[in-house]
Amino acid sequence: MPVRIGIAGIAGRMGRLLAEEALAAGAALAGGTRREAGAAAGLPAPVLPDIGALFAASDVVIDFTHASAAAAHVAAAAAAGRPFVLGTSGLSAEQEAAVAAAARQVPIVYAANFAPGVNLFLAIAERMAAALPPEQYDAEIVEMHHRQKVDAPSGTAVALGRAVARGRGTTLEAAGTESGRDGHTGARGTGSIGFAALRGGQVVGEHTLLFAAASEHIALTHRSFDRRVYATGAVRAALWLQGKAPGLYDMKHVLGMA
Ligand SMILES: NC(=O)C1=CN([C@@H]2O[C@H](COP(=O)(O)OP(=O)(O)OC[C@H]3O[C@@H](n4cnc5c(N)ncnc54)[C@H](OP(=O)(O)O)[C@@H]3O)[C@@H](O)[C@H]2O)C=CC1
Ligand SMILES: O=C(O)C1=N[C@H](C(=O)O)C[C@H](O)C1
Repeated sequence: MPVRIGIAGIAGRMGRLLAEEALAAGAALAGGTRREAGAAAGLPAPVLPDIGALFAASDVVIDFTHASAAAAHVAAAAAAGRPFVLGTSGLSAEQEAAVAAAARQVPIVYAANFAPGVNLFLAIAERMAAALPPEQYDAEIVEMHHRQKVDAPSGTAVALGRAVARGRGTTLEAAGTESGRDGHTGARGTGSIGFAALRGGQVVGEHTLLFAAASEHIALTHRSFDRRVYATGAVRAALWLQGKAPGLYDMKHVLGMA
């Protein structure tokens, strides 16, 4: 029996690609959700009435929708006892706490970015940060995305910031962040992590991590040219979750990089 994959937000940019990639991976499409149920024109699977109905029809659900839906979606996963893949970005601390709580009952992969290259980038970022003293090397993260993106900084930029903080033996909250600089900002804080977000055109996703010291700069950049790379990774995560124990997993677990 093929694994039945349900897709929350099936009509979205990612939702449509997830449906294609699920079928390409040999899975069955259980259905999808939209904010207004029923409008299924041109979609490869039925639009079910709500997230509960989607979980009831699915072995695993993949969600690339909106942060405001995350808490209800993870609660539905826990209520149904089904695994869940969450790719949505822009979650608040409270919404992330809801994800962690649900992961005590069901297995969840929650990843800021499902591209293999980005997950290698995150591992390298942590090592770079551990090697470069924060008193000398200022960490700045610059990202650019398409004009439709609704959250900033991107989930991947935040994950890079967290990786830098981990490498420095601290947390993003404790290190401090600087974003959206404008006007009389004062001098840059030592050890804080800077974020800058650019929006325009149809850029799929670009992230640069820069360490800037007085006498040298070192930067690492990742560019995605096709958002299908995220869909392939998310479907891989959904299949990987079959039979897993409850817990909060990341793409590094799926890729064997943990
Ligand atoms: N982790 C990763 O690797 C990646 C993450 N993302 C993230 O995935 C998310 C979606 O991106 P993208 O596909 O480009 O966005 P889209 O806006 O194209 O699609 C999102 C879909 O979710 C549905 N939706 C919107 N708001 C809600 C809501 N409040 N409740 C339920 N469903 C909702 C909409 O469905 P409808 O209009 O039919 O109601 C919409 O089609 C973003 O957070 C983005 O950052 C994107 C790419 C990669
Ligand atoms: O909204 C997007 O498009 C993307 N969102 C994710 C993020 O916020 O990091 C991943 C990728 O950059 C594309």
